[in-house]
Amino acid sequence: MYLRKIYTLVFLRNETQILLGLKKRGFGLNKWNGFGGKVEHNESIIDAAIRELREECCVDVNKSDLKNIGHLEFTFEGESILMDVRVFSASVYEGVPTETEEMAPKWFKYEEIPFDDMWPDDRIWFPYLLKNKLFYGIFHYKGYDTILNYEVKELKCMETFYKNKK
Ligand SMILES: COc1nc(N)nc2c1ncn2[C@H]1C[C@H](O)[C@@H](COP(=O)(O)OP(=O)(O)OP(=O)(O)O)O1
Repeated sequence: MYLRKIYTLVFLRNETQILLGLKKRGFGLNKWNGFGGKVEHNESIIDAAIRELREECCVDVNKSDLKNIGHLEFTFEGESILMDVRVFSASVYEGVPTETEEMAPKWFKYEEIPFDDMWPDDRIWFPYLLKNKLFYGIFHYKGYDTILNYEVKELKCMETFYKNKK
């Protein structure tokens, strides 16, 4: 039985590029990723997504401009935590992405995404994001470099997915 912890992960995008941040400390150090973190007590998931984006790259986004595009679950051999990651995308935002103590942001063309310097799972589920398809993925890791098993599938509707999820 796992202890489920909810995280957010936000990607800013435009027609040709996606904003990634190089993690400067903590979990995922030196990897490029979206912006996000733990949902705090008494905080909604969407509020956490907005807060983490602001804290990590100084950009503000409205609730209505954040779209929930995916759901990821990560477990790690020998660990009791299940990371439940809610993935969001936005193309409307305010502010200029700026480096903070936690992240160094950079725009990447879609064909130049640095998968070699990202979490190994990203290569597997990013194709859904890039094709604007909703997705669900579950990954079981050994350490932080090896995926022991996984499943990824396209979803038709996030609301229906969460309604039917146990
Ligand atoms: C294991 O595979 C993962 N792949 C991807 N793409 N993203 C992941 C993976 N595991 C976690 N993440 C995401 C989920 C969150 O957005 C961050 C981790 O959040 P963090 O630990 O940095 O949370 P904070 O609340 O910011 O933590 P501190 O304030 O304690 O630094 O990575």
